[in-house]
Amino acid sequence: MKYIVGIGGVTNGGKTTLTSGLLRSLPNCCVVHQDDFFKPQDQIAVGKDGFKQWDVLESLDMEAMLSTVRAWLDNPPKFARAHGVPVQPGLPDTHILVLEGFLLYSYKPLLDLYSRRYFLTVPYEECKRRRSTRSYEVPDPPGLFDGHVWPMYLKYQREMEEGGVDVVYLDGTRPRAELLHQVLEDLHNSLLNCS
Ligand SMILES: Nc1ncnc2c1ncn2[C@@H]1O[C@H](COP(=O)(O)OP(=O)(O)O)[C@@H](O)[C@H]1O
Ligand SMILES: NC(=O)c1ccc[n+]([C@@H]2O[C@H](COP(=O)(O)O)[C@@H](O)[C@H]2O)c1
Repeated sequence: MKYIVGIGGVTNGGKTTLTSGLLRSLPNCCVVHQDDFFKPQDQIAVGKDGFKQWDVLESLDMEAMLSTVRAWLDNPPKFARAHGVPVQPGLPDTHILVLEGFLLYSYKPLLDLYSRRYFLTVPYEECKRRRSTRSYEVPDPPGLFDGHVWPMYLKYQREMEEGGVDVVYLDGTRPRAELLHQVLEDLHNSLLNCS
């Protein structure tokens, strides 16, 4: 069986942290990070607000991300070996791909491929605090969080909800180990025991 699991949600919600735990815990588990598909800086539009528009779907090469997912779907063991993931001989028929990113559920061609979609949230103040300690390849200019990042998060989340996308919400302020336990338990109940 092949399972694609989405770890989506707000910037600095703890997606990468949770994904690392899943990779350590699940058999034959590969990952694709949406952040790896940002377009080059000179292709990022500048908005009327003066900010580079990083937090919109158009800033990502989603066709390339979809191609990567298709390569996994075509041959998970080959994909795993190419990415240094050992294929466990006892579980040859279970393969899991974790997609991790802040705009996972806004790209229609991927939407139906998920077996389970998780969505991490943290309140505005905590998100802003975490973001202020983070250094991206392109550092945030002053005002980006309030002027662009948070408004775009709210917009895409609203669209996701209005579109009826089925997600399991996770409280990103809970301790890391508890979040990992919650997701592993949910995956076992919803997918891995029911195949
Ligand atoms: N459950 C948690 N509780 C508190 N802080 C967390 C938790 N998960 C992650 N963090 C911290 O929040 C920041 C962003 O985490 P990260 O996993 O990189 O988020 P994302 O991938 O969603 O941007 C990091 O400093 C990380 O250590
Ligand atoms: N990786 C990059 O090249 C890059 C550049 C500028 C901004 N970002 C930021 O990355 C964020 C998404 O990643 P996280 O969900 O890991 O925070 C976006 O909010 C975006 O503003 C990333």
